[in-house]
Amino acid sequence: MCVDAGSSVVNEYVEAVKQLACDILDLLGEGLGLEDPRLFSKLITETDSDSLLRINHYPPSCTVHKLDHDDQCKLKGVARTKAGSGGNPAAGGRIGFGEHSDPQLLSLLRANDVDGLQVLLPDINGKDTWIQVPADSSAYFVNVGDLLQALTNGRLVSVRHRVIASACRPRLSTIYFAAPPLHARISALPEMVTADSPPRYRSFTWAEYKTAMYSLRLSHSRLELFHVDDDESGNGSKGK
Ligand SMILES: O=C(O)CCC(=O)C(=O)O
Ligand SMILES: [Fe+2]
Repeated sequence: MCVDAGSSVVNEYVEAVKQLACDILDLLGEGLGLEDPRLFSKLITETDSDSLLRINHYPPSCTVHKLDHDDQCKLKGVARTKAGSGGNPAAGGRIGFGEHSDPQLLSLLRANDVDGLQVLLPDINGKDTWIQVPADSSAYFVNVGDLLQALTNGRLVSVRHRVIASACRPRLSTIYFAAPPLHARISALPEMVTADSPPRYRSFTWAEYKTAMYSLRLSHSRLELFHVDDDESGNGSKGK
């Protein structure tokens, strides 16, 4: 569901979370040693910024599978165990939101105290593994988006994540996706490009990225469409 800023409560929340996103982006800009540390936050404070607020509701598995209470709790036990050790949805969990990376600059997620969010990270052997993000209703989960990965030439990475809705209780989450205006041009910042680290992605506008994104499945690594091949000078267009 997308909220079109109808109520003043939503408006107030959006203003506050936008300010938080700006503060985080400014700290990142500073940490990366950008000439203009406020460059990222300026992108989302423009009047025509394409930021949005999304509210996700994941009904409990019992509602979907019509299980009685005992079955729900058995299912919860299985799902929790499996999620903690790699997460196999087929073993009792149910995909609530499929694997993807967030396309915008930065996402700020707040959820109730029901588990479900998982991130894909390499284990000590380098094998990609789904890791459960413990639910904490008093904390924000901050996610780098594809655009920040492109602007930083891969220094910051947009992590793949998904939601397994397997609990007895519903999960509710609110995510603020901080995005630039549609016409904003995204290309690696000069500070992020060196002889050892040439531009990884060709330049694109946020509008172009969104068009490419909607033509692909959610799980597609969309930034790869704009990846510059090793033998390209920087103007190539892989997969287009
Ligand atoms: O609902 C969640 O916990 C995460 C949802 C998500 O990843 C998204 O809306 O992009
Ligand atoms: Fe997401």
